Amino acid sequence: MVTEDALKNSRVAVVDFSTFLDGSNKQGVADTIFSSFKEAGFVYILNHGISPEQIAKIFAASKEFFTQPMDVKELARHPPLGTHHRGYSAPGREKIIQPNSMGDVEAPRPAVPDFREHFECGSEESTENPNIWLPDGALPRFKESCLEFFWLCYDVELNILRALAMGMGLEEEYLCRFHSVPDEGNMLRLLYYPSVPAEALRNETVERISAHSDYASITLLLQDDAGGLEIEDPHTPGVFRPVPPIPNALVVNAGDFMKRWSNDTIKSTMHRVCAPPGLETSDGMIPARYSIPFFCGADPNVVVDCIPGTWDAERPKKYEPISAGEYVRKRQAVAYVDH
Ligand SMILES: O=C(O)CCC(=O)C(=O)O
Ligand SMILES: [Fe+2]
Repeated sequence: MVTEDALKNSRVAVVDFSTFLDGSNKQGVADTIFSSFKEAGFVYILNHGISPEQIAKIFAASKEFFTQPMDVKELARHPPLGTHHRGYSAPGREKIIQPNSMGDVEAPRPAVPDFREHFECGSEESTENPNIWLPDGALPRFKESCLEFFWLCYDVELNILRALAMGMGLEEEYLCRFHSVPDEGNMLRLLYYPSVPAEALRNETVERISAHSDYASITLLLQDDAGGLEIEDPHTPGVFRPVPPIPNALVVNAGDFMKRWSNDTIKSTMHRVCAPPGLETSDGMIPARYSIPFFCGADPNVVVDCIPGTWDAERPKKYEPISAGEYVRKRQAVAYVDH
């Protein structure tokens, strides 16, 4: 349920993207996206170009996949190392690890497992991260649905990057030029959080996804109507506010690479999924949740320096040039727990 208060509290703007796409209010949309990224690191995008039918289709494919028996899903098992990030992961295999501002991991791995299953895939042309599918014959339409949705998301990504560039006072294609290799930079993730006892979430014996920031440029997220996504209040560290589901909307957030690239002008906000209040059923369970993030990374081998307009004599560059590949590989390598 979306309440006005929840939206106001999260300070996440809601943008009707159709007026960017039809050209009637391009600069207005661009300015709102950029200011929401500066303020909250998140923005809701309505009418982004992916139809409700296409959204229903990918959620149906995701449900069909996750309801398969474990031994079937394990036929597309994720490799032991996080650096080849494709295929199916059973509950507890991945634990999000939050590094410090320099990208280094200091804290020991937290003991609480994330109770979720996920499946990652990308372009069939990727050489660094080849896809891992179920064997031919098992769920024959699954691969096709994932790939079709991957490319729909890439189109939306480019349009949002155009708007963001305009909001930042850059030439419209500026950011797109650094996101021209979706074969390597992008990843589609299907996420399933099984129904879980509310008590287990409350006393933290399990988590759904612990607080983290994403690490690439931007993430486009579809969530079902279960709720539970929360983001950290930019003005009150440690306080998390709901980002409630809006039917068919994309929740778009900036990642750590974008924060760094924009010399900290754009926020990469901590977020998590926990037990949404009021959702506990009479048997003490929190219902299942499905969500679908699409992670958008910059071209891995291009070294980037702080974006023009985000630094000057008063706001010197805080970061050395870096390539997205180098940055993301470092983050992925530490996120995986092999069992
Ligand atoms: O399930 C969600 O809504 C959040 C997923 C997420 O934050 C992630 O996969 O990075
Ligand atoms: Fe995330």
